[in-house]
Amino acid sequence: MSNNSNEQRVIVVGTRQSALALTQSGQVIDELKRISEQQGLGYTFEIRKIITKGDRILDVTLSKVGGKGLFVKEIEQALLDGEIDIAVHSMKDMPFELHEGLMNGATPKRVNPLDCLVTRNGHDLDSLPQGARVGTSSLRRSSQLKNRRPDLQLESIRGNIDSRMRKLETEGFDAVVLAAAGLTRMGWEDRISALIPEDVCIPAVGQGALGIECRVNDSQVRELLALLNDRETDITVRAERSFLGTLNGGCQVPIGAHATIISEEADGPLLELTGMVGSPDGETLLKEIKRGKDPEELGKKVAESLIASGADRILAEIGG
Ligand SMILES: NCc1[nH]cc(CCC(=O)O)c1CC(=O)O
Repeated sequence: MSNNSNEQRVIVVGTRQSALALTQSGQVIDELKRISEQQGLGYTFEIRKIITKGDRILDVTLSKVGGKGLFVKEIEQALLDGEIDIAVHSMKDMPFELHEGLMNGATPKRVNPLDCLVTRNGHDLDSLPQGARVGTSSLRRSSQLKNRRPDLQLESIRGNIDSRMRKLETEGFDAVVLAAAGLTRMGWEDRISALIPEDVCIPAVGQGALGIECRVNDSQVRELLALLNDRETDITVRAERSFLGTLNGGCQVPIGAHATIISEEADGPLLELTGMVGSPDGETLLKEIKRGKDPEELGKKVAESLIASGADRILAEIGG
């Protein structure tokens, strides 16, 4: 698992085998190599692909086979077994509670958190034709898009980003909704027809950010990862995740949140958090914006305020 001498240590990075997961892991390895050289640590890195149960049953609705936990369980087991030392996750797919003995070792700098439209004819949300067919399987996205454009036909679409973009052509969608971050990381920004502004669609908790899981007792890796942590991303994502945790929201509920640092004060940064809970039909969108210093407390306060306005009833109806 770890060698006595830094010079010899090979750090093994486990990844799922989707194009996005491989790209993200490769980009994190490049950064870690740069840091390791800069600091004279002499680590080398190796990538190991792990095929999870979630990847093997892509044809079944995720909620029917046990949700996103499926993707994570086997990766966490490989970490616990010492088969891999690091696992790179999209923050929005990272479970709320990690396995005992594991931790998030770093939250690197977030890229664009917004959702975007990939369309066949270069439309934005307002210029899409009446009744256009839009592919997304996220209740958060469909709820907010229906609220803005009740005429749109929102249809379920699954698969990796590459296959969703292919379905734009092969299944006759007018548009598909994707996270801008995934396309940016893949180098496919030119496929983005339009970003969906935050006043229309609040992103998923942690969207655009990564989390890097490691073992609590692996101090070498923890020290290395700490150098990749971005304080602003870390603190804003913590507020968003506290919001989600207070609402007890899984991945299949229309919940969104986005926090930013609005000013640096003598006693630390001041955060602003927007939280959203919507009904699946898009008729009700509850939103709340609050400011605060403590990220966990702020997330909890925004969630409690939405619960007081009826978010708990919406979530109970969905049956989360
Ligand atoms: N749900 C799948 C998923 N998980 C992470 C990303 C990429 C965006 C990110 O890192 O936040 C995507 C694709 C998407 O939502 O379009």
